Amino acid sequence: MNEYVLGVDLGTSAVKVSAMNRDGEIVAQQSYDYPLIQSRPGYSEQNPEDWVSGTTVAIVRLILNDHIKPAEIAGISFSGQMHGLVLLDENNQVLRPAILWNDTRTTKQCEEITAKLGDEFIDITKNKPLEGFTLPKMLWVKENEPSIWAKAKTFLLPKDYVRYRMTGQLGMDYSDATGTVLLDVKAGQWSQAICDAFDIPMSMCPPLMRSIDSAGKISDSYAIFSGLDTHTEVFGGAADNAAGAVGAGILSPNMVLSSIGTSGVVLKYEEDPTVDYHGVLQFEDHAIPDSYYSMGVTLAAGYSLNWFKRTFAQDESFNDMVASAGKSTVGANGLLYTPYIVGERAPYADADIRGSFTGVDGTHQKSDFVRAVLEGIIFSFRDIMDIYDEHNGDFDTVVAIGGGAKSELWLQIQADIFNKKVVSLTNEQGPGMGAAMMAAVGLGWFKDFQECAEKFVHFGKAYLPNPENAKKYEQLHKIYAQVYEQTKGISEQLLDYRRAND
Ligand SMILES: Nc1ncnc2c1ncn2[C@@H]1O[C@H](COP(=O)(O)OP(=O)(O)O)[C@@H](O)[C@H]1O
Ligand SMILES: O=C(CO)[C@@H](O)[C@H](O)COP(=O)(O)O
Repeated sequence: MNEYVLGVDLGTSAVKVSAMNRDGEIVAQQSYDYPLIQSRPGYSEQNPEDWVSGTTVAIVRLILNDHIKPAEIAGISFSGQMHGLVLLDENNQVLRPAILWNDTRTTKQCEEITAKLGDEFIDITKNKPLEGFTLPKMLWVKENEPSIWAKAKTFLLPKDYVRYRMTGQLGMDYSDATGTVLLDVKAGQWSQAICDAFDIPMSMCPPLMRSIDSAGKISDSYAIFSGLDTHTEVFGGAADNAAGAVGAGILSPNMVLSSIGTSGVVLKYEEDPTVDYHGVLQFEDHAIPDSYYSMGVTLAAGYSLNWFKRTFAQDESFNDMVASAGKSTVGANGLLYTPYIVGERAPYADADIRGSFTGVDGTHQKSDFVRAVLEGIIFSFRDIMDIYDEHNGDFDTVVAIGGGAKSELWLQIQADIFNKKVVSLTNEQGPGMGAAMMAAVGLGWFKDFQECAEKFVHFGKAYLPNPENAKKYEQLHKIYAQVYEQTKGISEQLLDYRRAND
């Protein structure tokens, strides 16, 4: 009998479910899109029911269209978009749409957290309170929707809600729990001090589990709903970036991950939990037991490109639009783009900054604009690489994943801007692969992630930096790095104008 694991990658734009065999081969894959609700500037929400139905449709299609037999699915695990707040009442019913990682309405609550706990907050959580994280979202609901808050009995993150609907068991894994900024990272427990400071009952925090721990089996009701079998074991899973790192084989400190999804992430495996990035980078528990990772997040990476296409290139295919950047030059003929179009997280934690094109010239063509967008996103990644260099982060290889890694041109731009070797994966499945690997390790198919990676992770083509281009990009990055400070005040004034005229 064949045996499979399912990796559920619960992203921001879609859920992708991959079925993998014991040899780490993807035997089938299905995905389902769901909408983002953006009712006001800075707001970003999703309906948790859309995640459940999307995941279920993808699983049903694996069973019906791809003929994966339910009895052959040994385990399921998850990669989840991080930080999104799902509030449940006493009957575990969803109380309001989930407030997502890219929702930036909580600047006031972040300031309150800093004013109350200052550096103690960073000591406990290893992170600064930033708009995207879960605790500020909870405080926002408490302040702005008191009747909903009064009914809230539990909070979960996106993939935890889907797991709950599959098993009937509430839980959250450590890697995602770090991203709530309610976890005492050293103690590996929910922080009593933070809950007390903000009057959050500890009972709202779900039981903690490891990514490779079993949450139970598929419940009778979900088996009827989805066609799955009740013998299938459901594992904790991880935050999408932890899962992406596992799926990309980032299992040692000499490799760095570069991920272009809706957001962009530069991530490093960390052995030393005392390394101090002063909260400029996020510091999280890894999916690999007893290890950590740090990362810097560009809020609008792939999102920048989607925005550009939607606004200026609707009639072109994605591939054609991205390929057109090849008609431009290194440095887009002197055009610079900063990707701060929904605010930024790292290295500038600033919800009010906005993006810019600088150097627009009468001779510029659309291809220059596309190139500038591709380059601007990678310049923002380079900002994070420079922080690692400052902390002697000795790494020689960058593994590129996410939808952005589909473009060879963009992979070469990454190699040239980072001035490092960039490697792609033969089957670009970063987070979904990591999720499946968690089920495979949880089931005991492999003794650890290292052994599993030998079977599941395959590096593809390597992109080496072109020295001439790297030199030009070095110069351009220095110019790019000035744009944030120069446009900060202007962005604030324009946002005030928008708010006043909304
Ligand atoms: N052919 C392509 N070339 C380069 N980038 C692409 C291509 N297709 C999609 N993308 C980028 O990949 C992003 C989606 O990546 P994905 O990893 O699927 O995101 P998420 O998990 O956030 O939904 C899109 O925002 C888009 O900008
Ligand atoms: O907020 C973060 C990480 O802190 C994001 O990385 C989200 O986890 C969403 O990821 P994608 O949908 O872009 O993969």
